[in-house]
Amino acid sequence: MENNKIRIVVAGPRGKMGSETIHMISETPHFELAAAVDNKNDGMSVRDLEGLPDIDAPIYTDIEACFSNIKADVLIDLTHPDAGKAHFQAAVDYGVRPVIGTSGFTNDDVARFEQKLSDKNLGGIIAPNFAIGAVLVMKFSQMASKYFPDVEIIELHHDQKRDAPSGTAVKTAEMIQKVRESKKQGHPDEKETIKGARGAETDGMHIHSVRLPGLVAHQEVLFGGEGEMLTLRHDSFNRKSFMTGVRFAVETVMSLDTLVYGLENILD
Ligand SMILES: NC(=O)C1=CN([C@@H]2O[C@H](COP(=O)(O)OP(=O)(O)OC[C@H]3O[C@@H](n4cnc5c(N)ncnc54)[C@H](OP(=O)(O)O)[C@@H]3O)[C@@H](O)[C@H]2O)C=CC1
Ligand SMILES: O=C(O)C1=N[C@H](C(=O)O)C[C@H](O)C1
Repeated sequence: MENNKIRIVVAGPRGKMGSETIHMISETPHFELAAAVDNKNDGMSVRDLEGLPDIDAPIYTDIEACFSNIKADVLIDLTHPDAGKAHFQAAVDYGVRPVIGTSGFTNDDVARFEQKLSDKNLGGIIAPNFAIGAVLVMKFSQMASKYFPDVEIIELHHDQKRDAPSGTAVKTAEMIQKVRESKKQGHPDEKETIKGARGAETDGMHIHSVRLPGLVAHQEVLFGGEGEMLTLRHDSFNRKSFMTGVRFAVETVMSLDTLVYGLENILD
């Protein structure tokens, strides 16, 4: 940390989340954009990219070259899972704390990330969702599932999303699974006449993924009981909704020495 500013590298600067994050960094006095990692535009400056603030930070296509030349405290990755994995590894190699918002990792990936950080005593955060309301819905869902073990998750996103189900839906199901007895839901003899009609299934819970233009990021968790239904819903109407959580993750990762998977583990 130079001048008490947290020096940040953003991977995915042209993306919907990456560009919003760079705006957030430019508006946060104790943050500084050290560089960006893009899959094109090597040698250009962030200020040359359309729609980004006037910050003279270099762009690298090779993350190793970035970390060899630039002093950084934190990497924020908002790309795709394959790139995210490579970026995570490079960050750990160079002692840079990763804050990963990218979704689409498997449980094995997360376990490997955890091991790598622990080997280096380095802090890192993987946040399936940075929106505080979405994190609360996950926590409330975990609470509700003790009383309503029959759950279906519906996640709705913009049609440019590549992974399904969403990282948030997967994490929601995992949190519910921790407190609820395994349960195969629906009729034991139910049969799909069109494949996929009942959505994805994890531990007996069903997850349905909707993709439509106009949407941003939304999730409903439906709990059914005798004669009643409880619905928990969260809507992100824009990408600013994630920025409080991104800022909080960057601040918090500076004092961690292990992996935190999910902001619910560090929010008061
Ligand atoms: N945790 C959270 O709260 C949130 C997480 N997300 C997740 O964040 C990720 C990004 O989402 P979003 O911004 O909507 O997606 P976008 O597709 O808008 O942005 C991804 C960007 O990453 C770039 N990219 C791809 N490969 C590389 C690479 N190797 N190095 C550098 N940049 C690369 C893409 O470039 P190109 O277009 O040329 O391929 C693109 O500009 C997704 O995994 C999404 O699920 C999204 C919202 C919130
Ligand atoms: O791709 C997105 O947009 C989002 N991805 C994350 C996910 O997969 O859960 C977080 C949020 O839902 C937006």
